[in-house]
Amino acid sequence: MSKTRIAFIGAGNMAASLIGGMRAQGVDAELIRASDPGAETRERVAKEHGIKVVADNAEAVEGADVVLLAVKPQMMKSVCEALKPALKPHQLIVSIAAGITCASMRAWLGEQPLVRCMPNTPALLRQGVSGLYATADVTPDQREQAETLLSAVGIALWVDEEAHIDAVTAVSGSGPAYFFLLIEAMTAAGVKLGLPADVASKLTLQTALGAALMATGSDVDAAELRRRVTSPAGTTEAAIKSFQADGFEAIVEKALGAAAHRSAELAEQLGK
Ligand SMILES: NC(=O)C1=CN([C@@H]2O[C@H](COP(=O)(O)OP(=O)(O)OC[C@H]3O[C@@H](n4cnc5c(N)ncnc54)[C@H](O)[C@@H]3O)[C@@H](O)[C@H]2O)C=CC1
Ligand SMILES: O=C(O)[C@@H]1CCC=N1
Repeated sequence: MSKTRIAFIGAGNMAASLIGGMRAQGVDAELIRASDPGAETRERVAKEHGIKVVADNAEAVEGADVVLLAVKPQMMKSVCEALKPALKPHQLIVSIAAGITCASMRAWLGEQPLVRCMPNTPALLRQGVSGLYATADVTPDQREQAETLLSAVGIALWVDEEAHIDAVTAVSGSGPAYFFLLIEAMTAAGVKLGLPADVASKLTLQTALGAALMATGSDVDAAELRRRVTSPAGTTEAAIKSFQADGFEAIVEKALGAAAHRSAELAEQLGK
């Protein structure tokens, strides 16, 4: 990885967080290049990370070992088709675009080795998690390059089937929003119980942080941690019983199913 040359196509939020993560890990600025049509974006990312950012995508990929596509899914077809003549067969393409399948990218780019990823927005704080899928022609070295790249902003996990990227999208890609929804709802409920809004908000946020740190740092699972909070006939038990009587697990299962279904549906629509 230390000598891998990487070109980012699109230098927006996700690309900038990946570039920042790589630079923080000591990757040489000379090894990273990016392209973006926005003059302000080019200037900002170049200044912040000390890398070269150009306007021309073909110029960015020249001499790169890995080309990371970080444009919006709706832009992928036109960007890929325009990039195709500039690519060399050995260049690994890594896509973070939601809902764009390897088959679609193959149709637009030709027979390049591909890694399709689904990161999430905590990548901005280097606390992300990504699911990665590789096509069969990706070499072990290229798998390592992709994994190292995504690991710069969090944890990277491989899946063996491309369809599992829809499940990854449902769990972790969209997942931060579910926790934000719970934070919103708990804060609102605290206010209904009489707390000032800022107090309800701080209590909720610190509880979310504390629970996440306990769950990630513990050698017992979430069910056991929950049991330890839940005194028999106590307050937590009253709340958990209420959640479960209203079908909490079924609500979560149905919501994640809707996200996975939408991910597959988007792939169908955007792949045309
Ligand atoms: N936001 C999220 O939660 C997640 C986003 N993603 C994916 O990451 C990708 C990037 O998303 P963001 O960084 O949030 O978007 P963004 O809008 O911040 O960045 C996209 C960048 O692409 C540039 N661009 C537009 N046309 C271009 C072209 N023809 N050539 C080169 N660059 C071009 C834009 O100027 C912009 O700076 C998307 O495909 C999205 O699906 C993946 C996982 C999670
Ligand atoms: O909501 C979406 O479609 C994208 C994919 C994962 C997070 N945001």
